[in-house]
Amino acid sequence: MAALILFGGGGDLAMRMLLPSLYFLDHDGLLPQGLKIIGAARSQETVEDYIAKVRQAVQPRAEADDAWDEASWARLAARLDYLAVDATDAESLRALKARSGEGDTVSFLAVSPSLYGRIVTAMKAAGLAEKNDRIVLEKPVGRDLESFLEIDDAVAHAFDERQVFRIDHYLGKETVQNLIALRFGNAIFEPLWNNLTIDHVQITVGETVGVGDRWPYYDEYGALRDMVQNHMLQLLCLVAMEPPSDLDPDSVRNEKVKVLRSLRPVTAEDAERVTVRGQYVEGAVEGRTVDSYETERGQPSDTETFVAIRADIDNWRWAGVPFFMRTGKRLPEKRTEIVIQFKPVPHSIFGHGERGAIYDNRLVIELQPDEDISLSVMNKKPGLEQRMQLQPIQMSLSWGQDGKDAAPPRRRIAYERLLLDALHGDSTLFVRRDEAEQAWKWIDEVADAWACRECRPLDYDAGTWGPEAADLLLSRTGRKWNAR
Ligand SMILES: NC(=O)C1=CN([C@@H]2O[C@H](COP(=O)(O)OP(=O)(O)OC[C@H]3O[C@@H](n4cnc5c(N)ncnc54)[C@H](OP(=O)(O)O)[C@@H]3O)[C@@H](O)[C@H]2O)C=CC1
Ligand SMILES: O=C1O[C@H](COP(=O)(O)O)[C@@H](O)[C@H](O)[C@H]1O
Repeated sequence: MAALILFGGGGDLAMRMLLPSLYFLDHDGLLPQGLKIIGAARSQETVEDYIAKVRQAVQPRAEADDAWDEASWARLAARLDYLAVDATDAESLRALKARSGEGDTVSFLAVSPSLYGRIVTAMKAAGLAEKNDRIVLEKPVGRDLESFLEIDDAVAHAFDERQVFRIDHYLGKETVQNLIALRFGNAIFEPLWNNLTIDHVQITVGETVGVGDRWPYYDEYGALRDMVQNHMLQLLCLVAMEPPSDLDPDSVRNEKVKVLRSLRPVTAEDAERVTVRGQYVEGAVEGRTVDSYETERGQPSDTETFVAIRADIDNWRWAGVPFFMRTGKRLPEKRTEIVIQFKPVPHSIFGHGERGAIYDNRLVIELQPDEDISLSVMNKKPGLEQRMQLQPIQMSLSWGQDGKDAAPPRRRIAYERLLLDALHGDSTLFVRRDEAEQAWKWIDEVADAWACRECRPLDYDAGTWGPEAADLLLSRTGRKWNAR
């Protein structure tokens, strides 16, 4: 690969995520030799100014990880270039093509998706969509199935599917990949991974941040399209998919598509029973008073900042096992986790547990704030009590927890993995067209059901776990959200 072109190379995503990731990769000697990195945006600035701006963004990030090194920076700086272009204009892109030199390119579109269609058309005309070139697309691609297809058709006109890398940065997270390792690298879990042993699954992506300045984008999308359509459904797929025959991109993605196809549609009749929409009003998060969403937005809005939803997967493995998902802004904690709740023992010889339930096991895959996989198992409480008492203990299954390797490796930015894979042409951790299509189809059904029932978001105080209805979603079925 000769050049990586960052369209929108001066924007927030590029400066906060992409360029620091490229620094770390170069620092670790992982970038291809001779690879040029070209920032491309409309602003007129010199290459020197651009490099100075990149340094300002990268250095504090690297220092925070104790990984700043002048030699690594010099190596990255030597690769950097900048060209002012209007990416929707073919003439402008011809100059960029010339600047990228001989050889194949990877173009990362870190610009508004509303420009994708025009940009790919211009790229094709400018010779940046030749058979060995690749394109990386940031989410959100579209706002519903129709707009997704419109944009994606334009992409398909310029690039073959094998050249297209649709990013879902959750797939670049270490623990998400570890989930694949856990499920398919160990024989012990597979016999348990079904409706005979698993009671239900919970997926929580809680954020303390509010929407803030992002409201022009967010108000149009809401939590359903911003988080559930992509990150949460991807996590669900990785938990629910059948074992792929190998780690080939298509083997993995074929299995994920089957899960998406098996999702039971949410109908208007079901909407109130299986979904909850919420919007934060003022409250306190991490000890600080914060405004309501509508105050940030500056006017009333029907956009949800919280979603809880029960998904049912209609196939043999998962029949009768609900997958509960919840995500929201201004929740009490930044917490991302997948909880696999196993069924209780069929009969307890120890009486009943402290929670009033018969003893059960739980596998918690924590992505944020810490990365960990832990299994709770019942254990005898030490002591000489007449009647044996049990207590749950957590067995951590993560690296660095076996006592031999005390310091875990640096926690990488998810984009490091994904940029590297795009440079190597490995699309396993990227979303295929039919996956995105199926995900949009299901999301559209939810959105239509809400529209049909005129489901307005319920208020929740900032700093709480969403509207009470989100707890009811589980408690109605005798379950509750995992608390720590
Ligand atoms: N920021 C984030 O954390 C995340 C962002 N994303 C997605 O990434 C994409 C970019 O987001 P973000 O970085 O926040 O956006 P910004 O608005 O910060 O950056 C957009 C960039 O695009 C450039 N640009 C705009 N129009 C053109 C054009 N016609 N030709 C060339 N360059 C152009 C702008 O520079 P100039 O004005 O100089 O042209 C700017 O560098 C969006 O799709 C967003 O949804 C996804 C996940 C997270
Ligand atoms: O894609 C997005 O993800 C972030 C959350 O990402 P995380 O890696 O910090 O969990 C979310 O804040 C944003 O709204 C959404 O667009």
